[in-house]
Amino acid sequence: MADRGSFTRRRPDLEFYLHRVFRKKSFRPLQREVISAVVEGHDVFLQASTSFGKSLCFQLPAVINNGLTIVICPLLALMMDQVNALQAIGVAVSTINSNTSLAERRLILDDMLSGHPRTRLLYVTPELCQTDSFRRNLQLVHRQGQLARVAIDEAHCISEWGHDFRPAYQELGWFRKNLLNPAVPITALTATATPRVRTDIINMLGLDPTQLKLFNTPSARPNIHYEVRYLEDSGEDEDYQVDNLLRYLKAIRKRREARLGAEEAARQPPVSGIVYVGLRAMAEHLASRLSQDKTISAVAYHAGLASQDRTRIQALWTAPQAPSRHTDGKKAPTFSIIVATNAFGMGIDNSHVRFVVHWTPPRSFEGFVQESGRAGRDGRAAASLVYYNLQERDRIVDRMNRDTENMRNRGGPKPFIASLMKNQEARLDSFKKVVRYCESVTRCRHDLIKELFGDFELEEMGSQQPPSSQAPRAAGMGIPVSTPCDYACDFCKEGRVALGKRKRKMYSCMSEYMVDEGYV
Ligand SMILES: Nc1ncnc2c1ncn2[C@@H]1O[C@H](COP(=O)(O)OP(=O)(O)OP(=O)(O)O)[C@@H](O)[C@H]1O
Repeated sequence: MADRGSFTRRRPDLEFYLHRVFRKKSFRPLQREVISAVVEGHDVFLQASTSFGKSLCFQLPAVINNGLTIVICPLLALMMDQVNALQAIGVAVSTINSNTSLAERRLILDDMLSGHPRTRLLYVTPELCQTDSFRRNLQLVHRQGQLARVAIDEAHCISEWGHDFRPAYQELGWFRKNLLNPAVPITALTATATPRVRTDIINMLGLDPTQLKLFNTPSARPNIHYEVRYLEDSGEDEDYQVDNLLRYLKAIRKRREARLGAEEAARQPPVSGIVYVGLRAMAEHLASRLSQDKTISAVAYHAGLASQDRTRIQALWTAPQAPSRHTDGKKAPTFSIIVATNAFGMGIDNSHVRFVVHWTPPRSFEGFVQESGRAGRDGRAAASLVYYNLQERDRIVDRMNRDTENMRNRGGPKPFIASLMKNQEARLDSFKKVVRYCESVTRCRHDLIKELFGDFELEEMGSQQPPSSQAPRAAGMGIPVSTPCDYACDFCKEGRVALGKRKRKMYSCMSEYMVDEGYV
């Protein structure tokens, strides 16, 4: 696989392209190794934490090598973000998706089949890759020696055990079976694959595990402080939870003032955060409740909004940070918050998000890691907070069991129902991990996230990691002896006893705090 003739003749100066084309100062740890393997023409599997910079690992090789790189992407918004960013730096990039006009499509295909395509990256949907006409075109480009590689973004979508299963991804095995002599190298990328999902990705794409170059970074993000807050089963109402969140924000504001001084802190742009809720109506309701506080500007985001409203909200929120004062001289709020359903997640790349709150337990563990991973994408300290109670846990499990029952009773072809059931089982499995994560008071949460994603297994499979990410191990036992999260989770900060106590007696503990803080 590694000898790709015209694609690999010279050893390129990766830094040159990084600076000149992508305008970045240096590679992040492991990026250079992954990019070298891709440029050399290997099949590559990269499981790297949210915000690692996975896209660069196929974009930079696409700019270096001759020929076309096909990028498969599951979401239009994600695709457009990357296409716009590449166009802005002058990279020849195109996309064929549901919004592409016939005329544009014709131009793109003409270039693609010209024998020397100008386009370096072509972003497409997995559904397009299922069509005979697109497959014929790809075979032609390959015969012309112009198909450099296929990059499969969000590769976990291939597996029924994955949280974002997309049936069309399962057909992507076509590439390895049909683009041969030489085989076109494949790069598969994801932030959230469990061991089962990883096995599916490798098998379904037809990758040879003995030849494949594996890379991973720890699934938990070292710059995120992970915390769970336990709510009393029945006694605590929404007022209590809103008060609790306001106190959390107040603590953030105080820390900022202590660090910068009150005057400088007041000049800073608002602190950005996301609060994830389960339902659209709740997003609207909570956004309006939070906005009643004069320090907060909150806006709802969910799939029920018109698409132009969603685009506008996202653009406003991700724009370079607003000044701390409005033009009329009035002080801008301290916090700018999006209250969102899970319609706001994968691929959202606002580097300034400082906190992500889950108002109720997340529905899937992979979803939780994706969503909390919207925080701290600039590498600076950020926080993830989950509100958890047993009532809500049981409600979610009940709903999932009901869904499973409905699916079982639903008519349709047997393989289709079997596939639905498998995916439903995967959902339950994933939620069980959320429960384990939230209910654990005896483990570092970073360590737990790594364990639940099977990071240690990846290491055993020979996956290359950034040097600093290997945990110290007990001699000869292969068991990690510590996870130095540097007090970046509630367990490591508070300790087993205090955390356990908080889990059992949160209501009374909080009442004391509330007295201290002058809330009651
Ligand atoms: N070497 C680098 N130096 C500085 N910024 C970088 C570097 N590599 C990538 N980035 C930036 O990091 C941000 C995140 O990159 P990207 O969107 O590729 O992340 P990702 O790994 O796909 O994350 P997610 O899975 O959460 O979407 C982008 O804004 C990108 O421009």
